[in-house]
Amino acid sequence: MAWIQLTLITKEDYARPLGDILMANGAQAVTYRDAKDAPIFEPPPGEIQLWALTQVTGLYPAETNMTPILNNLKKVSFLPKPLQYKTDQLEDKDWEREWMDNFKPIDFGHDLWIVPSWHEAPNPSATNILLDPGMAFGTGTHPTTSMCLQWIAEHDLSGKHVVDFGCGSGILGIAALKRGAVHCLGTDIDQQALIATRDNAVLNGVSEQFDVYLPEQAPVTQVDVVVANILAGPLQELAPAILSYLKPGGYLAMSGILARQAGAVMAAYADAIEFKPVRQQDEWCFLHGQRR
Ligand SMILES: C[S@@+](CC[C@H](N)C(=O)[O-])C[C@H]1O[C@@H](n2cnc3c(N)ncnc32)[C@H](O)[C@@H]1O
Repeated sequence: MAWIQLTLITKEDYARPLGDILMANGAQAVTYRDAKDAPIFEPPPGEIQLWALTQVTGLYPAETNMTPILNNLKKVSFLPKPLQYKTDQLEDKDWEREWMDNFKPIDFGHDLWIVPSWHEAPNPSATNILLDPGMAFGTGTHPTTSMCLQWIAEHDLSGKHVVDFGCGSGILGIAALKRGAVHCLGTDIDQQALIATRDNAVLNGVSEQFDVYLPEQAPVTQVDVVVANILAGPLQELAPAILSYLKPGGYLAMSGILARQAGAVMAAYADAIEFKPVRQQDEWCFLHGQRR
């Protein structure tokens, strides 16, 4: 399968916001690289001396119509006018290599690590989640996944039943199981994600406790913890479905929400959930609370 790689250069401080914009515009993954290492084009004269520049690359499925995405980027105030960018067709193998080079072990605190399956664990005695996400979303590098993992790392999930709503690579459900949960039900609209979740559950020795379904095929059940890292719009629309999984007294953890969207998402759950203080990383919010 071929991909389109869209590369832009921006000042270091704007690299993360630009990466988030690419993700919000359909990128399947974003990578960052010091622009000095591999310049895609000459930076504006003088800029290189004044600012550290970062090369930000988004990966899009080959069939993506890039015109509306580029039109959106032209409106981004911190990008140069006219917009400077480069697109490349990328074969699957090139992408895998690039992605593997950029994905390193990550520490989420409380001895919880995400370790790429081809990498040695830096701390063998920690809870190490081996990950080989293939093309499904969720490596832990994105702030939305990272905040969910930090929350899981902080909680004792012994004996808990969990729903991982929008499981992607299965990273959150696997983390919950490795931290003591007894069962996880994963659901995703993307078949590729269900395959990746199953494969990663096997890799981590939790496949017996992790069942995955398309949303319409998922069993009706109520659990102790629901984690849902999808975007603000679906989180609002899916509030009745997400809440239907949560027992009274159960915990809800949600991410994928831009700071300015947090109020609207909380409002959709306000009748059922007693929210704790909102957490934020970069532009992204994490909402968590307990069902009344
Ligand atoms: C941002 S990714 C999160 C993946 C992973 N849970 C993580 O935290 O990294 C969102 C996932 O939700 C899935 N998704 C989007 N809408 C959904 C829906 N209505 N029901 C179930 N899954 C959905 C997407 O296919 C994608 O895999």
